[in-house]
Amino acid sequence: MASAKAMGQVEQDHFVLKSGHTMPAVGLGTWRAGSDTAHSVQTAITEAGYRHVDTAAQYGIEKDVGQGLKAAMEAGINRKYLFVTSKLWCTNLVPERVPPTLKNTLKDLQLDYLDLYLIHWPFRLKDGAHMPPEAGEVLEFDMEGVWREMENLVKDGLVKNIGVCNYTVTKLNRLMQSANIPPAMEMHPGWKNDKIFEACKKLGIHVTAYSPLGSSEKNLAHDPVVEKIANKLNKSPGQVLIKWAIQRGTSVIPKSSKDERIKENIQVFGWEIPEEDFKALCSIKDDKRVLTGEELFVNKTHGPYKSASELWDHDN
Ligand SMILES: NC(=O)C1=CN([C@@H]2O[C@H](COP(=O)(O)OP(=O)(O)OC[C@H]3O[C@@H](n4cnc5c(N)ncnc54)[C@H](OP(=O)(O)O)[C@@H]3O)[C@@H](O)[C@H]2O)C=CC1
Ligand SMILES: O=C[C@H](O)[C@@H](O)[C@@H](O)[C@H](O)C(=O)O
Repeated sequence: MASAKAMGQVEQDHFVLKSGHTMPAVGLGTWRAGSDTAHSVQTAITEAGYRHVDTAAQYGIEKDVGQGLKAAMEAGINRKYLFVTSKLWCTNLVPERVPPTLKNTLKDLQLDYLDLYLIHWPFRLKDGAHMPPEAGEVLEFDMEGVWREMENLVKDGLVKNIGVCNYTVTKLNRLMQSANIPPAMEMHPGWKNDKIFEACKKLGIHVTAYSPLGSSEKNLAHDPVVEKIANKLNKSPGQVLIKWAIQRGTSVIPKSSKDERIKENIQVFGWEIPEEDFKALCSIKDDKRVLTGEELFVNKTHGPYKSASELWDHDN
């Protein structure tokens, strides 16, 4: 009998979700992963030991992610050791669209279930809307109706866990009236989201930190505080940022299209960031990542906003 490690398990932290399922601490992000996506997914799993992959229908690469997953499983990695997340895009935040949209995602990913399915942003958009949307492209969002359909996906065995991204405390409290949820939330030293993080901790909700390196627009790996701590610990700045997220109690989904970075980014176990350095990272100035530039972001009920992140903040 091959060892657990040989059969696909790797030594890394796991977080326990409210459902009792476990989520590997580090996942491979795939937003803007481009033409290398299938290779990156396969390499991450078969050569670097990743068992968690984060993607979304809106990234336009679920078929590529599916090819990478298929190749990894053909190489002997058992599906039960993989944790795959995808997301329901804003144009499909309509109850009757949830089942067919998820089925399309499963077809493109070549999977018969997802480990986690997330509402990508808490606002519904017209078909073909821009991001950030223009005036009149934001529609009413039947949050409870969509959530009921998401819960039916769990009952039908198509999804093991459901959650939300980019929710504010106000929206989270509204949704908590009718469900238990594990949200993914932007979390990096450059935008710590302390308010929503504390709210999730109180509610026992697991948080996944996305854009842990500050995303490509504001890559924190070059921040002087991060670089100083990395030099002191003899680790890369990327590893320090990823470790910070894990030590804070979140899972984390760094993206890279470079094999050596994919391998580097999961080498974050077996060491700790000392408390004084952890605190120094927590003190890095919050500087929100503005989504797709400062175009006017108009929401017909509250707008205008300068960006999606400002709408996100509106009713925090
Ligand atoms: N739920 C949501 O709304 C959101 C979810 N996400 C998810 O989170 C994932 C990660 O966030 P993302 O915004 O992609 O950005 P990250 O914070 O993961 O940063 C990715 C950028 O950092 C570079 N990079 C990767 N590794 C290193 C390293 N070790 N040192 C220095 N630079 C590095 C990458 O370049 P290169 O590729 O050249 O290595 C890329 O430019 C996404 O891919 C997506 O899956 C992201 C945003 C929103
Ligand atoms: O998941 C990543 C992000 O949420 C991304 O999907 C949105 O931010 C949108 O595509 C955008 O470009 O602003």
